[in-house]
Amino acid sequence: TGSKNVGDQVNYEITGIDPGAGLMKATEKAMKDYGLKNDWTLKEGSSAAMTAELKKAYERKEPIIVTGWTPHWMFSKYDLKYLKDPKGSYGKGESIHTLTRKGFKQDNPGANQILDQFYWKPADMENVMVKVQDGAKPADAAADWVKSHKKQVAKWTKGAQKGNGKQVSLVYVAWESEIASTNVIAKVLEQEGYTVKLQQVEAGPMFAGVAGGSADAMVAAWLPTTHKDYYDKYKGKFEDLGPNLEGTKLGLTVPKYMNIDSIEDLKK
Ligand SMILES: C[SH](C)CC(=O)O
Repeated sequence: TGSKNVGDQVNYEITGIDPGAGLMKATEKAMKDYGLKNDWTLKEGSSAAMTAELKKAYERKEPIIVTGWTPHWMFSKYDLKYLKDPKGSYGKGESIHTLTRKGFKQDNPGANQILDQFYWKPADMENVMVKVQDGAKPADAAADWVKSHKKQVAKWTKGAQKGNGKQVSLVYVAWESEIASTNVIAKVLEQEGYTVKLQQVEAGPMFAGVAGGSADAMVAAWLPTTHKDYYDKYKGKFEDLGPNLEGTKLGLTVPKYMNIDSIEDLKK
């Protein structure tokens, strides 16, 4: 309904995800930068709740503004756009890094090498995410992807010693992107003979687990900006093996049927 302004159309609400996500911090910053704090609220919840609300609104062609990120299946399933961010509140494109606890390389060189060699593209991750969104169990979607990408997986396992049942514990947050990546690398480690324990936690405990050594690794560190606070807080207490995926993006995301194009358009 073009008559009402977009704020009235969505009750001045941005549908967010879990409060510990860096995306939520970046959105708080954007709301300050664009002078939205007095009128708008950022609704906390979870990634799954946000995508459920997006689905409901989209099917009804109703207005909705969500905190979005790439890679995500939502961009292949729905016709969405990022609102322009002329003030650069969301920073530039980033990478997702693999972090391990101190000493992991010495304790488990084979698994460390596989985690170090793990690298794939946004399209690969989205491929797994879409399968999960279409109803596949994450472990099954991961197994399918691994089975149909033998050459790529061989690069990850090249030169790494077999696991012989050795345990590897991975922590991750229930973001669709990290559910995909963590299950894929777990499947590859299992294929190489490692026993993998997956633990789903909130963002803070994920970093604390690796930094404290109660978890071996994560493939979910969005850097340099999104997880900067966590990274700085635990600096020196983990090993950063570098990116496992490059070319991510964060921002306010809306269905293309909405006639707004920039975060500036949210101002009253
Ligand atoms: C939601 S993105 C996958 C990560 C983050 O914002 O912390």
